[in-house]
Amino acid sequence: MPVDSVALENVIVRPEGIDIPFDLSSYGTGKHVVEIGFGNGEFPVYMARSHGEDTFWGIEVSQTCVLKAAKRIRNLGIKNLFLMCGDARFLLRECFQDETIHKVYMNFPCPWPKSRHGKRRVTYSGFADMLAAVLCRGGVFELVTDEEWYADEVKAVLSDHQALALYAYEKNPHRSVTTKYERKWLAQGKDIFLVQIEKKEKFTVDRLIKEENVMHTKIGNVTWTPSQLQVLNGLEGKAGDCHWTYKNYYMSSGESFLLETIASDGGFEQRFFLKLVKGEKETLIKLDPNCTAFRTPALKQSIYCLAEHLSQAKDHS
Ligand SMILES: C[S@@+](CC[C@H](N)C(=O)[O-])C[C@H]1O[C@@H](n2cnc3c(N)ncnc32)[C@H](O)[C@@H]1O
Repeated sequence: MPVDSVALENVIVRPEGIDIPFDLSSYGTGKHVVEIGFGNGEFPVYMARSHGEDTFWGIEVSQTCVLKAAKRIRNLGIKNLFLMCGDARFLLRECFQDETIHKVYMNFPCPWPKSRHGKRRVTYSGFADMLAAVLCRGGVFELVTDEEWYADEVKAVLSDHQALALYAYEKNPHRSVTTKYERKWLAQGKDIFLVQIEKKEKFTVDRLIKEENVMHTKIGNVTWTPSQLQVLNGLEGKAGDCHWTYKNYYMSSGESFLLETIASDGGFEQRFFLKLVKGEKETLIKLDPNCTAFRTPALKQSIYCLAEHLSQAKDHS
């Protein structure tokens, strides 16, 4: 994400800033609370100010929202609220260890009514497993929505999980803080539905990122021509849940070039540049250090696949 260096002292910028999963003991001794999709940030700001002893984490996929909220946090001098920019389906699972989060809030998420968007809903199985892992026992997931069918689906699906159980279900609950979307729906005379799900039993989930070592691979003394590189454009690869596509390449100084790559691990997609640096004896392929991509299996595969491809090109030249 672009770094507005003035505003972002509370934003966790990956990957240079910090190792994952987080060592939460460095972030306060109280409870850890997460909000997914905080929009303009007023909910976590209110919570952080009224519970100064606890630490709050906001995860939001929109960079604009993160930047605006970060400025608000700075202007108000809030020290116990941290923001992350990205897909919560990935960040909650990869950044937090099992049984470390006391509460996860989700205020007025998009219900994604179309069936082809099913994997974006909180009711798909991966989400329930992730919640069941990161919540502390007795910890609660709270979702508020203006769509009754959606509240019912969340209640049914999450409470069916082996480690989770229904804690509360309310129509038009009293809430000490309202959000932008809440006010919008209330102004339209809509009802509001609250679902709370409690973590009952230990549960764990597999993380994609096992270790975050620096990524590079070496290939022999390879030379290439722009026409050879053109072949890479649109080249795709697949291995299990990992999928990657090479896009445009950009020649930089000397014989080095950057290759734009899109890689997805299941539904988690990242766009980054692979850098090829030509040395005297060998060529190094690495993740461009300016990219804040996570070293996921798909990213690693895209590096190995490129190495293989270029080595073969060398053998046939
Ligand atoms: C309808 S808005 C609600 C905003 C705010 N919670 C409110 O009540 O005013 C949903 C928010 O969730 C964010 N969002 C959607 N999918 C997300 C995801 N996978 N991870 C993190 N944030 C997400 C959107 O960018 C958007 O800001």
